[in-house]
Amino acid sequence: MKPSERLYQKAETIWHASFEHPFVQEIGQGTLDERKFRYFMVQDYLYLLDYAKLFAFGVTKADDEATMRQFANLLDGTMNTEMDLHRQYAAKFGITTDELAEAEQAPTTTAYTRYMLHASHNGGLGELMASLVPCAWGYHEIGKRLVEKYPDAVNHPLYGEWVKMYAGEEFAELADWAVNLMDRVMTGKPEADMKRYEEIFLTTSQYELMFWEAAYHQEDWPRFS
Ligand SMILES: Cc1ncc(CO)c(N)n1
Repeated sequence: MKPSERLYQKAETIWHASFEHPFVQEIGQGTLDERKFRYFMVQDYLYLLDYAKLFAFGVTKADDEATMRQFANLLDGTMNTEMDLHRQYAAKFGITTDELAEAEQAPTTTAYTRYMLHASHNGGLGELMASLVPCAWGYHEIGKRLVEKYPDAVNHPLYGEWVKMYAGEEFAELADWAVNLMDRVMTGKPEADMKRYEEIFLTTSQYELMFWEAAYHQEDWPRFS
């Protein structure tokens, strides 16, 4: 069994819960409250800024040119293709560049990004891939499944572009790269290492689910003034 198959099996119930989450289902049905989506876009933009740093760690941790190149491609894909979608949505919602720059990470965004950065900064390439694959692979799975279940979702005036992005060819390629790289890095690693990767993969999968939940309820820090 490939490492990606083993990790997928472990996380399958969590991934299923993410797909079934009301935030995701309501995107598919086109009924999601716009305020929830707007919140999500801002938090996801902040999330992606940190996520992109994982790919930069990858460039420094890679020990061959082909892997360096792959990480550079993933970094470029995230900052210049995926985040363009967020910038376009921000413009659509009237969110200014200043507002984006000043936005503050909500509790789950902080917890998730600090966890990923810590696990990959302190680990090797295996830990790094275990941290980041549930994001890239998970979003592509969600996009693909949404299109299967709700073929009209791609035509929605507000959410259509989002669905097309994650179900689309370019993002599929990015997710494939990440999964193949993860398999290459993890294949042949001792069981003790695989157990550590499994724990990280499960944790970031759970944070993915929590990210939908946070957006659905527009989670915020306690405010006393
Ligand atoms: C929280 C989150 N996970 C994964 C992706 C896909 O890159 C994203 N944009 N946001």
